[in-house]
Amino acid sequence: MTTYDAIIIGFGKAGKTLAGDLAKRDWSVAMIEKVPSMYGGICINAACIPTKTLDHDALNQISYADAIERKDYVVEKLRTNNYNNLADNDHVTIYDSEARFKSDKEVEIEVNGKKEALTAEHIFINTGSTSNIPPMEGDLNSSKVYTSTTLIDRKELPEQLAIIGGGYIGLEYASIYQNFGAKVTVITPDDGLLPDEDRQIAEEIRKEMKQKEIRFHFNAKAEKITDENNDKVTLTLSNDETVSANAVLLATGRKPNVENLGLENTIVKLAEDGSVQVNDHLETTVNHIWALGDVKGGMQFTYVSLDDYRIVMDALFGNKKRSLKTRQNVPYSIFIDPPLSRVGLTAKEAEEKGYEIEEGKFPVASHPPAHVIDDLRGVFKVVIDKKTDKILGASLFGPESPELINLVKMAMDLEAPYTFLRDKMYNHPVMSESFNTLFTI
Ligand SMILES: Cc1cc2nc3c(=O)[nH]c(=O)nc-3n(C[C@H](O)[C@H](O)[C@H](O)COP(=O)(O)OP(=O)(O)OC[C@H]3O[C@@H](n4cnc5c(N)ncnc54)[C@H](O)[C@@H]3O)c2cc1C
Ligand SMILES: NC(=O)c1ccc[n+]([C@@H]2O[C@H](COP(=O)([O-])OP(=O)(O)OC[C@H]3O[C@@H](n4cnc5c(N)ncnc54)[C@H](O)[C@@H]3O)[C@@H](O)[C@H]2O)c1
Repeated sequence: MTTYDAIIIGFGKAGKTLAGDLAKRDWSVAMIEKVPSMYGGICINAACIPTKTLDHDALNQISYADAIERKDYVVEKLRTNNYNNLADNDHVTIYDSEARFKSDKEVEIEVNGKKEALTAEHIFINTGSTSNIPPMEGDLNSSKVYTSTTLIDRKELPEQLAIIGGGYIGLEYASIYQNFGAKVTVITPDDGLLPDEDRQIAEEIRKEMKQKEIRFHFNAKAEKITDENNDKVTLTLSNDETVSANAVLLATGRKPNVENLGLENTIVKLAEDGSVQVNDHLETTVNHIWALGDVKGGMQFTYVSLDDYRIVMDALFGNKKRSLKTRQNVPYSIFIDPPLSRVGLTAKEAEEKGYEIEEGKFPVASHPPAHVIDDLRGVFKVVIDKKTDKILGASLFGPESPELINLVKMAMDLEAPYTFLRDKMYNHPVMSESFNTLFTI
């Protein structure tokens, strides 16, 4: 049995950052990654970075084939950098293997066909999440059926793409593939787009996507897939309609990666949704085993995984003041065209929580810098607590919103009144200047 100070299972955002920091403190670290093409985690290899690279190129009218080539180049470069960052560190040993708990103290791996046992004072689970495959009849295993990971490895643009699921992945891929020239149909069980978002903004998004000729089937689930044994598949929907396409993307959520991890050999408990149960400091039900990132449930974002690493570092070496409870406002963006970015509450959510609110609204088209960048689409909205003047939330649908939302997040974290953003001087001509007007309530 080989002993380390720390075993990290999964080379994701939290895991790799933690490995580097522990190594700086002279800890011996075993980093175990089951898929070498995932060194650095899914974000850089098959999620955030490749999809946003494709989004960028689709918007710039680069052909699909060239964009895929550039995406592969970017991914390869980042993966190599990520690998070398740890491989070049004398304190870190990288194992190419699936890891499996044999007990609370022992993790089994396979090296050159031989099983090896590792143990450590501290074990960190950072195994991420995997595509949720919905129960469907028929040819689910057809080569024309893809997940978000496999579709972006397809070299040819599908002429017609059917997307099952209207969440983040469904809408981002719809936007990207339609911009490349595919004919996209989205099937969603909801009666409109993005049920948790501001209704006016969700409707603007639907109109914008419809104008691009993205087709929607609302209130419908795909129930059966039939591979027509030519270049087509047919989806049969719960409302008996059918959709024909050359490729199908399953975009129906992601589930925590706990399969084959051997957790049944430990007393680590799972939560109801299948994620690893953790306390506010990310300790599992075994106090030397921790879980970080997607596998521990909750919001699935790279920056959440990174923030999980900060909580763990603080618990190990700091004053344990950081925790899931002290995590402040978490912004997010859906990289459709134009993007939607959000932090905090919508007006409806704020009212349901009992706040008396005021709203600021600002059509992007009324902002001169939007004319400079030649993109007048979208609307920005903010929600203010009438009693305290604090910002309760912002929904920004429009160009550059993924950067702008971080300014609102910071003001909210500082608990600043809305006038803080209203009365600041911004340079010109830029999109953040819109806050002078957006926050004039
Ligand atoms: C298509 C797509 C687009 C996305 N876009 C964005 C975005 O724009 N912005 C954003 O913030 N988030 C985005 N996300 C979410 C983001 O990618 C994830 O939240 C984040 O990468 C999760 O990181 P992690 O640290 O939990 O683990 P991961 O990066 O998933 O790493 C887990 C690693 O563990 C390995 N592993 C699993 N089981 C084992 C085992 N038993 N033994 C050894 N190794 C194992 C896996 O191979 C993997 O490499 C996107 C997700 C998808 C799918
Ligand atoms: N920009 C970003 O930060 C970004 C981008 C992509 C993914 N992500 C992360 O990845 C996670 C997973 O994304 P996702 O889009 O797969 O999940 P999601 O939970 O956002 O959406 C899943 C959608 O599938 C629908 N659905 C479920 N079963 C269905 C069925 N049988 N037929 C039709 N529709 C069905 C659901 O109603 C829902 O709309 C997100 O929660 C997000 O955290 C983030």
